[in-house]
Amino acid sequence: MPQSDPRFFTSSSRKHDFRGSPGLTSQSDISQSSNYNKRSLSTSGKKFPSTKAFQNSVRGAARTFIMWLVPACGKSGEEAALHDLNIPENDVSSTSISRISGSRSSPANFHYSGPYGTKTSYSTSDLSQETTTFSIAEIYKATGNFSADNIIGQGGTGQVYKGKLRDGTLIAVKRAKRNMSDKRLSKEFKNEMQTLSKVEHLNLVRFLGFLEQGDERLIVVEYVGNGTLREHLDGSRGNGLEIAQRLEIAIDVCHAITYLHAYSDHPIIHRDIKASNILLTETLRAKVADFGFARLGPEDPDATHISTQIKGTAGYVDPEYLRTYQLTEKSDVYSFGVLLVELVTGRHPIERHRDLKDRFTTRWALQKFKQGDTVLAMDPRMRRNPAAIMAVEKMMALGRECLAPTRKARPSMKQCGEILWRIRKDYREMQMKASPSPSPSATASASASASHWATPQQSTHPPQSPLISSINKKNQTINLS
Ligand SMILES: Nc1ncnc2c1ncn2[C@@H]1O[C@H](COP(=O)(O)OP(=O)(O)OP(=O)(O)O)[C@@H](O)[C@H]1O
Repeated sequence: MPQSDPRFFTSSSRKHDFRGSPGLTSQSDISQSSNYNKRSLSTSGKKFPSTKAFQNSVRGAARTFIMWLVPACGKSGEEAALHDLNIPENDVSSTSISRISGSRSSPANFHYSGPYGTKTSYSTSDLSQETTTFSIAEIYKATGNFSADNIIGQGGTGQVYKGKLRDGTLIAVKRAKRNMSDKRLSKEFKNEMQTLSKVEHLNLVRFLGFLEQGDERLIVVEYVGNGTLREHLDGSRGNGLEIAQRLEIAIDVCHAITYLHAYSDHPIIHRDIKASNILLTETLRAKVADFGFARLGPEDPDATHISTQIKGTAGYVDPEYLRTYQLTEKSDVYSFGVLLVELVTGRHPIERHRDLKDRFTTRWALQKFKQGDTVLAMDPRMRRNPAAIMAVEKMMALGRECLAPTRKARPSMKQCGEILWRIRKDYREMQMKASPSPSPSATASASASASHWATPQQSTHPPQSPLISSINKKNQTINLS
């Protein structure tokens, strides 16, 4: 957590305003893409409970003091099979919400959309899934009675604790500030519960359960133990990130946001994509966290935007959204552009201690890019070689596209993913040519990475996006005000 919270809010909320949009990508367009990692998108088409059902379930959970938690350990074979079968739906019982992933003891039947859209219902016992029911007492036990020693983070809405369940599974418990009188914070906390309950993706922090009882409100998610991306970029954690690792992280985050925009049941705009909200695993896999500001996109597929009060973090907020209060998925694309520049330069979006001309990192870095001096903007902690410099230049070029002042000129997240895959492919090819017999450690890391990305890599590589080829012809100015 940053020490001072640079997030800001405006009170100039406007009425929701949905208008016709040719800009939004249709679900069917996206699902036709053969390039995407089908495994990690296996929840597309899932039907989660409506907000009302969800709220009822929250109330129910409060009555019974029961949490339903998904086993937080790795996916079982059955669970993986469910994913592959696209079995996402789970009825909400009157007293709880339980995630589809593993519910041996769940009393509810659940439904799934089969590969061809067939709706079938199974009882959980048929599928022998595992769900464990936890009491609040167990969460107290897991966190050592919310001991100060177990605090791992301090967020705007409360503290985050590390916990260990009976079976050894590590969890992170976000505990809302008690007597949360601030309606905004309370809403943010509820919002996070609701959004997390609707999504499931390898690159999103995994929701395990929640509890609301009196003034005790808890969200339980998987523990992601290797700190935030920001900590790694700052050098306060890890051994420094090389370009290949930064590229993988960018791809992970891109996949997560693409899923939110296009593959979740209803488009979701995260609104707070930033390096301190990206958690890293021990193997440097990225998981997007913090859904406090997330917004459902418009119900109407023809709508262009939602008009809403501004939320986000200074330095990451889409200038068009700031100006017009109109929120679209492209606001996340803008923040992703800032993140790309952060990954390449290692700098914070706003470097308060620097001279004014260098203070706004995107402006400073894109100026270097425009002058053909991208290498001067490259994080000095990264190793320089032709492949790394090529990757940095292309990431910066993509960053510039994402940072276009108007949303129309920005790529979609899906296009960003295609470009990033291409950059990764080119990087690997250059690396291979430069050193055909890699060191054992490089081989290990390349094969770990290759196995992880087997699906997208083995699929047909997307054609080079026109974005990349047109990138140098453009001369956009970035409005950072
Ligand atoms: N699942 C997790 N695993 C490990 N650490 C976590 C996890 N979730 C959160 N943390 C830690 O807790 C910190 C605060 O979490 P988070 O940002 O979600 O809280 P928040 O109240 O939403 O904060 P913010 O004010 O930024 O919105 C994170 O920066 C991270 O260090």
